[in-house]
Amino acid sequence: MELPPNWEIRHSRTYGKDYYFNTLTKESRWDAPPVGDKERVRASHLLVKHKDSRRPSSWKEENITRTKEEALAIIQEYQTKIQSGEDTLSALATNLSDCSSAKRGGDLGYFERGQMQKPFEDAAFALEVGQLSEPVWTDSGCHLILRTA
Ligand SMILES: O=C(O)CN(Cc1ccccc1)C(=O)c1nc(-c2ccccc2)[nH]c1C(=O)O
Repeated sequence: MELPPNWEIRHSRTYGKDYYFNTLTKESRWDAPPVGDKERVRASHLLVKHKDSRRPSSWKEENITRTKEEALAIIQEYQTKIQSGEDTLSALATNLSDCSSAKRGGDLGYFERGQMQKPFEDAAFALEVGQLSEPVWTDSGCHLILRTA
């Protein structure tokens, strides 16, 4: 049974049944604590903008004219390189991401739900730590997301 961090199953002799105990908060409960909706995640990303991006400009390129199809083809190249271990998202983002986070290897730090564009948030919160997303589209462009914590 998957439990959130710091939770464990204990047995109540008084009631003759198991209960859930949080070793950090000392909270105890009969029903299983909800798993899954983590309150915050940390992620890095690589953004490839296109001519229809909300802001088709970046530190790399004053005026971005590539099409969405070209942006996706570029993202898929990076995805293959990262999945094969030939490159890391951080190294590629540093040189190639159209996001200002390129300067931090694509790191966005921790964020909660409600902070990022919805498609980005949904993709990031669905990842396991260490997992790389499929290409994700937002108004900013096309992203690869790596959940790091
Ligand atoms: O969409 C716009 O009107 C302009 N933006 C939004 C933006 C601009 C700077 C920092 C964060 C977000 C971007 O295009 C953009 N979006 C992102 C972004 C999108 C999703 C997750 C993280 C960053 N980065 C950038 C950027 O230039 O650096």
